Amino acid sequence: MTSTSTTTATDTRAGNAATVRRRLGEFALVRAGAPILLVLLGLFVSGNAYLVQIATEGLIAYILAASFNVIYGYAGGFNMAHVITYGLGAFTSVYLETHTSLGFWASLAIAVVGTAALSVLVAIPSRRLGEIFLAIQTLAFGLAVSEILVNWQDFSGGTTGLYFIPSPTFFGTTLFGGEASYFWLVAVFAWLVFELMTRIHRSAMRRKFTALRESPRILAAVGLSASGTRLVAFAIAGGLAGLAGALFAHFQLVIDLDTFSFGRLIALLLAVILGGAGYFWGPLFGVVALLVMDELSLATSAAHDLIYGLGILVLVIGTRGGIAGGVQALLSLIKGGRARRSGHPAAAATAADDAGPAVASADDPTRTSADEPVDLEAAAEHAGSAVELVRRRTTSHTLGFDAVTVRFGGNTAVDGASATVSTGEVVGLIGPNGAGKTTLLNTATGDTPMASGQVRFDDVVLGALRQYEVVNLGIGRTFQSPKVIPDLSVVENVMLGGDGRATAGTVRQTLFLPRARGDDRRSREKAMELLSDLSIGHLADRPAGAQTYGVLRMIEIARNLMLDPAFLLFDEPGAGLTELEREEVAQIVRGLSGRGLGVLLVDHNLPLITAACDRIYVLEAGRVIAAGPPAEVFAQENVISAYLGAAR
Ligand SMILES: Nc1ncnc2c1ncn2[C@@H]1O[C@H](COP(=O)(O)OP(=O)(O)OP(=O)(O)O)[C@@H](O)[C@H]1O
Repeated sequence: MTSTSTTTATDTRAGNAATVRRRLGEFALVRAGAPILLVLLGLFVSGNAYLVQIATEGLIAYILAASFNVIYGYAGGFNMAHVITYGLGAFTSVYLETHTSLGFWASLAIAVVGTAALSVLVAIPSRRLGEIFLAIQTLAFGLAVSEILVNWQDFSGGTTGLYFIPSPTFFGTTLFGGEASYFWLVAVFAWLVFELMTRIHRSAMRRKFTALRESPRILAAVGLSASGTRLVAFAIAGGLAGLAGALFAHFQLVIDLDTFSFGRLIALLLAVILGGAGYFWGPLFGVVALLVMDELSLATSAAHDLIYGLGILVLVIGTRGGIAGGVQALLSLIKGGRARRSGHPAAAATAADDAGPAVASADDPTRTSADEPVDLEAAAEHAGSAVELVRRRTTSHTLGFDAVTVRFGGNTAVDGASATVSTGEVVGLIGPNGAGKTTLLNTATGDTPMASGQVRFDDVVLGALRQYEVVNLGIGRTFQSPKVIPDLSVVENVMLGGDGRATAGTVRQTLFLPRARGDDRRSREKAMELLSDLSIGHLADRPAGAQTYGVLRMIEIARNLMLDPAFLLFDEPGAGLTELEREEVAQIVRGLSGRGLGVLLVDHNLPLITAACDRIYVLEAGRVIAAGPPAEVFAQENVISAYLGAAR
């Protein structure tokens, strides 16, 4: 009795807290507290010129580190020219102010827009290349711009730099760099940047940036352009770096090229990595840590490098994910301890999740790290209802593979294979290992180029389209090994499927304006419904990287259902699943064809194929050797000898 009432009271408290959190929104307290803390900081330092100096410098460094965290921490792009972009912001704002009639504010705005645009231009040539090419290309750009700046005396002051930088005025008050008045100006911008970061963190942008960093292939698979997403990250990061540069120039009052050297890039990288790359709090923690270390090493100048080096070593080795990662792990430990003491299972599970990805139990595939079983029987029963959230297709379409040939060097993986899938039917694709099934499927989604032949969606030839355009035409797919973003939660992974259908544009999403918030709310609701129907709703807020194979498959399926596709191509959805989970997949597949979708199902599991498919194609050595209803095909001699003999 006592334990029941304790649990009920805890439940009620947890429920109330969750309701308050939902009403206030994520980061609500932090967002409200940030300006108050900045004002308190300003009041605290304003009597002391040295502290004003350090605080102003720290806030500018925060803006710069936050900008680098967007491109490197969130989006995973290593922009070697980031510090040069920072320098360009500084030189551009001063140049415009001193060589034109534009004042500080207009020059600042142009510097921000200009550095954002330039960053996009730098990223365009490498937008489809890997990270290493991006780093090399941005390094080359950085070196070239440095060379131009050295020679463009008028703009940069050459090797001697720029002096007599005018101070901005605000309603008649001069904001002199290094004085308290200038601190307040920088504090306002730092607050705005902090607010922007809270918005990016809550919006679809963070999901997209994380997907870009972890698996650009998933972005394409949900109808989003990886290269477009990378350009957005460059634009935001470049504009903020330009802002930091312009503020720095008017703070320092003297700037030269050395200030924006590659050495500075290393300090920037250190700040972000120390703080925790990709973590919301990372840039702030990193800047504070570096400032503290600088102060300590100044106090004992003889041991400057030693203290600096040791501090960095301890932080990088000691805490995974930098300081922010360490703090998060510590908080989870404390929360976990409290939850265990209170004996409340839900709280304990949440705390376990916060600790980061855990390993799924190998002994029992139905158990997650939080040790909460997935009710597979219920899942199999309810799976069919998940597809009811998918838009019913009333128009008919055909997906046609016409004499498709794919070669990998001298190996012909697919050899003139033709097949069709119409909406409303489930078509199986079977064959022995290496027969070319996955390769044929990949030709439809643009994952593998063809030597000859074509794939059509009605009359539209898919080879002419980009991968994400194929998805937007109405073709979804799953992968042979399920692809999810481990750093995002289960529900966020599913929501990615809806992000390609967002009504809010890039600016609205970045600023998380009402339309973007509406998209997000609808997307979350649908994702939650799908997860509940698939009986994994209780895992929604857990990290996807900690889930079992069966759950990963369901996440992938739910993400595809968010797309409302006309065709869904499943690549071995039954692999690694239990019998009940396969039953669930079969229900989903049949349910989808009932909603008017066309399904192409690649699998080795013959009971699944027989239960789910209207027609099948058999591939052997890249060629179609049989086609028709399963019962007829399985009776054919050539199929028995080519495939079934091997499978039995
Ligand atoms: N990226 C690649 N590079 C080189 N060869 C490849 C590549 N992908 C597939 N192949 C080869 O193409 C052939 C067909 O492979 P594919 O994966 O399409 O067969 P599959 O029928 O799907 O096999 P499985 O059932 O084992 O998944 C195999 O010989 C394979 O080694």
